[in-house]
Amino acid sequence: MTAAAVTSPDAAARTLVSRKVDDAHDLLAHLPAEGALSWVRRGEGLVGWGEAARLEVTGPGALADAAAWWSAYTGELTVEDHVGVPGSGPVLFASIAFDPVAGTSVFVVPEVVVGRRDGVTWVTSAGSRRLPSPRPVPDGGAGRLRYADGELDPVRWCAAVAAAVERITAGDLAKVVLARDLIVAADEPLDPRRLLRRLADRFPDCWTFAVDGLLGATPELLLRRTGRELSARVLAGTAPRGAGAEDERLAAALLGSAKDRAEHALAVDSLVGALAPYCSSLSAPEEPELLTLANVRHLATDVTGTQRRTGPRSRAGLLELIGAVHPTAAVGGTPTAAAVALIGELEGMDRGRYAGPVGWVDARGDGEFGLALRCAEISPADPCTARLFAGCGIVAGSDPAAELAETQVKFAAFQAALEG
Ligand SMILES: C=C(O[C@@H]1C=C(C(=O)O)C=C[C@H]1O)C(=O)O
Repeated sequence: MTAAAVTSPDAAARTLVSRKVDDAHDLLAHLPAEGALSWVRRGEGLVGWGEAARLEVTGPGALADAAAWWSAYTGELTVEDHVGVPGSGPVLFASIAFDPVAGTSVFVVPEVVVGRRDGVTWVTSAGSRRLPSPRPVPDGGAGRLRYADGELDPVRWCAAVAAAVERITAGDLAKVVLARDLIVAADEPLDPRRLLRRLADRFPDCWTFAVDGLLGATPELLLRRTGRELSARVLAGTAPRGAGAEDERLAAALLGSAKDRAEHALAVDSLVGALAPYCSSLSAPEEPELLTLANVRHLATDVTGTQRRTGPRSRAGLLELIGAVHPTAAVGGTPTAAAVALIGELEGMDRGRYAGPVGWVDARGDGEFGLALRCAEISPADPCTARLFAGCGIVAGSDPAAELAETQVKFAAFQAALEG
């Protein structure tokens, strides 16, 4: 295990205050260009900036170490929480590697958090603060954009999909999610605020997130914990949008597709199976619904549960629960170990934090984590370049060309934000 924690010298000794302020209808407008942290949906959620503390962790036990670190950190703080809702008081933003054993997960405690829930806005910071003024984002885009293939060009990626279908047909596994990356280079540095604004405007049903240069708008909620109540939105099974009557036809075909329903059921089963030992009750509707986004439609199932009140698992915090459910078959496959091994063999890229859990947790253990999808990582070395990611579930009968087209419509979510 390697862990590197950076904490500002006075952080542990200080008093953190959460106080209600005038309503901020537009949380994203308060973000500075540097170090933007976000988890926002329909004008509610959390934004943050500055780093009171930061932890980077890799290896077995990465999430347990992060949970212990967060508990020790919050234990040292004096907190005056005048708001008392999930997300008030100390908050940790997190972006966890797809493979937390091999990849680096990043945890950031912001200096300042602005939160909004049920129309109530608050600020959390050391000492009392007003709502900072909105900061205008300078006009003008990133200039010309040049795209380049990532690790696998489309032909080689289709060959990887065909190889996966063969392995599935041979009975090695039932489902694997294969992803690819796309590199974009701009003339000017990419401004995360402009990208977040466009993502939030175009995808109001998604969670617009930013942690340590990884930005996106995800439609998939891996797990929310509010007290003992747990909820998730599982997605798998995708169709493109069409014009006019074609759009309705595509929607009906998705809902009626045996292939997509089977692929979806594997994703729901993987979450429910992993969560069940922690729950006294857990339920998922029999039938998936359609989630309609600007670029795609998904089969969606909202799962709800209650965490046990007794036994060792009753004490599991949100980070432990995240470690137990990730990777679900929405981003890994079925069975998990075989799918993750096949991803390593065929995908040819390091997913980094793409398809990993991203979100926040507070000192009570309440929080929300999505899957980092429909996203891009701005290069830490060169803010003019970014790496976009998109993947799809491969099952028996998957057609490589159709899967390639699916990655293209998924990339289009972030490309539209880039191209404005
Ligand atoms: C892997 C991604 O999306 C996942 C795969 C889906 C599918 O294959 O139908 C649908 C939603 C997500 O669970 C992605 O967007 O990169």
